[in-house]
Amino acid sequence: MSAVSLTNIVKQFGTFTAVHRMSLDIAQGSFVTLLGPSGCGKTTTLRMIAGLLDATEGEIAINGKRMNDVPIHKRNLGLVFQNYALFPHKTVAENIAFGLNYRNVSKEETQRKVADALELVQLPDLGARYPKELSGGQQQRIALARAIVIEPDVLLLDEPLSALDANLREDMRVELKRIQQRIGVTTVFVTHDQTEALAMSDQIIVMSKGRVEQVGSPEEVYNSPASEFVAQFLGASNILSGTSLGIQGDELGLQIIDFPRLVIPRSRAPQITGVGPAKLVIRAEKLHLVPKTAPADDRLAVAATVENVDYQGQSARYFLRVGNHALQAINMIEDHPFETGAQVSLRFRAKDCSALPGGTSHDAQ
Ligand SMILES: Nc1ncnc2c1ncn2[C@@H]1O[C@H](COP(=O)(O)OP(=O)(O)OP(=O)(O)O)[C@@H](O)[C@H]1O
Repeated sequence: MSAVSLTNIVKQFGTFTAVHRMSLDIAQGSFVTLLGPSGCGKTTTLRMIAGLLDATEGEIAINGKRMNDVPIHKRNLGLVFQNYALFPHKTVAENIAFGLNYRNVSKEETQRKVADALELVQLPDLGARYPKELSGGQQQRIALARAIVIEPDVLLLDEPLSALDANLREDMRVELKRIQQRIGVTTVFVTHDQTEALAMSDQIIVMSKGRVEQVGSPEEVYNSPASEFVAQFLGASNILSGTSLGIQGDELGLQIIDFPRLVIPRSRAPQITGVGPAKLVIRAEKLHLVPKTAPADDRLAVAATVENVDYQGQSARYFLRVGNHALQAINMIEDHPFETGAQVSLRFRAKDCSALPGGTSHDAQ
């Protein structure tokens, strides 16, 4: 049975549709991320699961039970939002105990559970402090302790790390994942940060304009994007128009003008069924620049001109031209970066390419 199941969920605000017929099954114990740009409907979806917003249409079930008409406090959920919202006049221990006080838990049991929760978030000695005496990261850990102490069926997290500075955010990412794995709670996490989503999730639900674009593991959405939107949103991708030459066994032939003929794994182009217009997708970090005179190796090669270079510390983003195609490559700078105007050989592997059915050209000309 799914921990959370959404069936044909629609959310309208007046005439505006924020979520369009969304269906989704979230497995027990998994860490699932709703990922997408601002305004795509992530928070609205999470708030419908929480019971903070009513769905206009469709069904929401938790552990197989219909929840549409069940109020938030009867859904047994743990919630953590961006702004920790701890009660300022209660101590840390009282904050964590808050949800237990409504559940007929004895005083001794409450004390024990609060101590366990503080241990779990690695702040065992802070029970007597007040929220204002804690750092942002500590406050967010306490908010997490408060959410999990009630042993929720589902933990709902809305951008819980985004108010933290970059270093702390990375530490908290690891910490949050550790805690989730330790207690095995089904978790739905909302973020617009693709790195966060890729690092933490078992499954990523990529959303755009109130619709699901793709559901898959981090590896699937990153390596085999189901749409141009997903390819672009999850890191810089080159998308080149060309032609599918058809499928043979486990392989798909692709012809892109000015490129050698490509044969890519069929699994990287699940939506292509035969001969016709197609688009090649390859990530900027999978294109490697070598000097024009470098000997051939086991990679594919195409001649390119460097049109511009954007230095980014240890790496550089190269703006390249191959015939009519404008491409981007992100490479580590070893000794000598390539300069604007350089003629280079671009090396890449067919296994790093994926393909989408294609109509119009999206090359940045
Ligand atoms: N109460 C509301 N009334 C009207 N429109 C709303 C309301 N809440 C959200 N919306 C609209 O619904 C759309 C989805 O909003 P939502 O907050 O779910 O986006 P999001 O993906 O979580 O974005 P963000 O990352 O910026 O929080 C947006 O266009 C937003 O303006």
